Amino acid sequence: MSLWEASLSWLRGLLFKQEMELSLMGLQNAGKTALINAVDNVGYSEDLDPTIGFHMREVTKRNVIFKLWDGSGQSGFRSFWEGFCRDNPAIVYVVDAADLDNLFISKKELHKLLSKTSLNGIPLLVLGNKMDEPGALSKDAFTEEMGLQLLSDREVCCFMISCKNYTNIDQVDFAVRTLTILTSETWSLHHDNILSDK
Ligand SMILES: Nc1nc2c(ncn2[C@@H]2O[C@H](COP(=O)(O)OP(=O)(O)OP(=O)(O)O)[C@@H](O)[C@H]2O)c(=O)[nH]1
Ligand SMILES: [Mg+2]
Repeated sequence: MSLWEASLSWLRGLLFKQEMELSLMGLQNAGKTALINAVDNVGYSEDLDPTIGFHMREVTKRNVIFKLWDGSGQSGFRSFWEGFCRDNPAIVYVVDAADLDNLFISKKELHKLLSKTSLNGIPLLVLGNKMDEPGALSKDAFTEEMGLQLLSDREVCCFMISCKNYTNIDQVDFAVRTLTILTSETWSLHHDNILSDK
């Protein structure tokens, strides 16, 4: 996208409500449902039921209506991840950064997902969750363990977050907006001007 197109898209973003569909992927227990709850300000819960299948949640943040697919991380559902990410402007991958036993599987599943040609070039946001836990990795160690430094074929952004303490949850919204400016032709405009929302 040229600089002119990027500026135009930024301006459009200021003036119009936009709709963005995103899918949250990652192993079971990573905190995907907890993240959607945090972004939606519904509060934190210790006992969330595992997600079975895929559920859509709509969350409006300023001028963007996010349609968030909350996917199951269980092994039987992982083959469906590609289909859910395919037409998204960004891939959001959530990892339990304190669960060192499952980090390798999470890395393997992420790299397997990214190897799909249908997902070529789609920007990636990796979120290391549960940084409130004493055993959680630092960002540097997490980046290394997840092999993120090996990814050179797309924009990659990584944050350490805690859905429990709401740490860096605002950064998620910001990162998604920044990453997707690069692919903003995939955004669909809603024709109600936000200036008239007041
Ligand atoms: N300590 C801590 N626990 C968290 C955090 N986020 C989520 N959890 C807990 O981790 C567990 C799993 O969270 P979920 O959001 O259900 O995980 P999920 O990724 O949606 O899992 P599936 O639906 O099975 O794929 C729950 O008990 C949450 O309370 C966090 O930031 N810190
Ligand atoms: Mg869930």
